[in-house]
Amino acid sequence: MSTIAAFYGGKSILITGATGFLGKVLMEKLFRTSPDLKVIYILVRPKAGQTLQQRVVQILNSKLFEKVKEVCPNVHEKIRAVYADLNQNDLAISKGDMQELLSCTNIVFHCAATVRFNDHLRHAVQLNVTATQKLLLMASQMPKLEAFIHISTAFSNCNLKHIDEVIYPCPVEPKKIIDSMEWLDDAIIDEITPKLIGDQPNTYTYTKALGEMVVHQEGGNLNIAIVRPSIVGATWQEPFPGWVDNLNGPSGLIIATGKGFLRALRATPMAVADVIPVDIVVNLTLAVGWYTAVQRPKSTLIYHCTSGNLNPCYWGKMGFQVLATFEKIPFERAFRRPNADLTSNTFTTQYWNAVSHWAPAIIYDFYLRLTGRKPRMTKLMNRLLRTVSMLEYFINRSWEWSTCNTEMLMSKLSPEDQRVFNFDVRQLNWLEYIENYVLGIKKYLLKEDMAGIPKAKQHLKRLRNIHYLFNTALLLIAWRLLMARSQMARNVWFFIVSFCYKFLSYFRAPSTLKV
Ligand SMILES: CCCCCCCCCCCCCCCCCCCCCCCC(=O)SCCNC(=O)CCNC(=O)[C@H](O)C(C)(C)COP(=O)(O)OP(=O)(O)OC[C@H]1O[C@@H](n2cnc3c(N)ncnc32)[C@H](O)[C@@H]1OP(=O)(O)O
Ligand SMILES: NC(=O)C1=CN([C@@H]2O[C@H](COP(=O)(O)OP(=O)(O)OC[C@H]3O[C@@H](n4cnc5c(N)ncnc54)[C@H](OP(=O)(O)O)[C@@H]3O)[C@@H](O)[C@H]2O)C=CC1
Repeated sequence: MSTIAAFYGGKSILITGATGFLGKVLMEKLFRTSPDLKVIYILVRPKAGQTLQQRVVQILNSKLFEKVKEVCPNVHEKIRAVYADLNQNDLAISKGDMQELLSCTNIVFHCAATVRFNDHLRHAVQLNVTATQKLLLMASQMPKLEAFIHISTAFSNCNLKHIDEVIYPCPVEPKKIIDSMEWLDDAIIDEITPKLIGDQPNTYTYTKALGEMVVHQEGGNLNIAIVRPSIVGATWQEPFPGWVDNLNGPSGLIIATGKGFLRALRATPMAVADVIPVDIVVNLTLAVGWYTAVQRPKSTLIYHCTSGNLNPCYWGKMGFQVLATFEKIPFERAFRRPNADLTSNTFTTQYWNAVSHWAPAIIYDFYLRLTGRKPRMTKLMNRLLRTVSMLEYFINRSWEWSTCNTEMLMSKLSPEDQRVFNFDVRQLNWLEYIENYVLGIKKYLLKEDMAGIPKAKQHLKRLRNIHYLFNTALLLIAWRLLMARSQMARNVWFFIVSFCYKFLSYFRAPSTLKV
């Protein structure tokens, strides 16, 4: 029997961000391995016209939860959705709900965050810093609390090259930032944002660093740990390989490449692609929850959940494998054949942008106009390239994360726990993982049927023929124009033709002799 699974039995667990990518996998694993847990409270807001209950039902009815329903048939009775909005000052939790949460919770997993790089600083501070502060305050009033696990990101200090499992000081105190967000107006915040974030690339990493500092300063006597994952990708093994349900991290760009929109990327092929499967993050998080509650370390331990130092993969290798997978498992209705160049040179990137992105988009929009339809490709390309520019920072650098605490924790696990809560990234085979990732994107994100693969391959063949035809036509036009305008081009052409003629006559002579 797994010690960690047994630990969560009978527990009341509070999860924020349970409707997000990581939160869903965390909940799934908890129910699957500890079906006898008492209750999982999830803080949820209504969204996209769905009530809390409808959101829960949608999650439980998804493929991700199929195994859970077998091992824990009464799972719906064990999830208690609590209305909350972490953007509100009081988190918008009702008094009755608050009372129950305070008196019953044993473990808190704080996953909620805004992960958008371009979020307004006020909003990012509200969610990633102030809400964390409020949750810590709540946690300090929970008499039965055993551990508070805060999910941060390995990139919260990405302005450094080597990052240890420690909290680094922030140039401006989080409390001052929180206060100033309350009275500064949006225009002023916009103006000071670049100065505040300094050498951080965006408001996301900046506010996640502030969030960690808040945990450090206001955690008080709580039993706290911080987990810092790098780029969270599709599931590796559990509950099944390749599950993913959003465009974050590499997923969006893999789609854009597979659909033939993205044909070049400013990326450093030899930079480490520090992707980490979501099930590894979840296994480590649950092990950390157990260890923090049972061992009660004297200080707040930080755990890096990264792949680079133990089993590195590089963006070049990843890109190559993604493209190889498209040969076997193409996406449907591609705009162009998937084929992408990774280049770290800005000039080359601009050239490829003009030739591979803008030119086809403009030509296609011209064709749409001619056929009486609304042009849309240049607009789409504009958005895609803006998105790519926001991600470029992370695909042109490498970081070194020390993983001493994570390795220490692995050594504390029994062989059974190491199997059930496996977070040993050294066992991951990247080629297999990437193939399953692409397949997962096709099945679970794009919801494409595998039966459509022959048709998709046929479509790609057609696109290849159009491509060859187009290039030949372009070459002929260029040749014709050149011949008409330049004596030099004509001389070169006559030289080539007479050379070929002589070459052929030379070969014809001996064959005539034989006869
Ligand atoms: C041999 C060589 C071959 C080469 C082959 C190449 C193959 C390519 C495969 C390799 C891919 C490599 C990709 C690397 C990507 C690396 C990402 C690094 C991430 C670092 C993580 C830091 C750690 C974290 O903690 S971050 C948590 C995760 N957060 C994110 O990933 C970002 C979240 N998204 C955002 O911040 C925003 O959405 C943003 C800034 C991307 C765009 O914002 P904007 O306001 O402009 O628009 P939106 O309305 O949000 O979206 C517009 C449009 O874009 C779609 N979209 C959103 N996110 C992504 C995405 N990540 N990739 C692609 N597309 C995205 C979104 O759905 C919208 O589409 P619509 O159609 O308009 O709805
Ligand atoms: N994805 C990644 O690559 C990485 C993620 N992380 C960290 O992991 C954690 C989870 O990320 P991930 O699951 O990918 O992110 P998602 O964007 O998928 O999920 C975010 C979650 O936060 C919730 N949330 C956002 N705003 C509010 C609000 N105002 N009130 C209540 N809940 C809210 C969302 O709820 P709703 O569904 O209602 O929007 C959702 O459940 C974050 O802390 C992130 O920083 C760290 C490294 C990498």
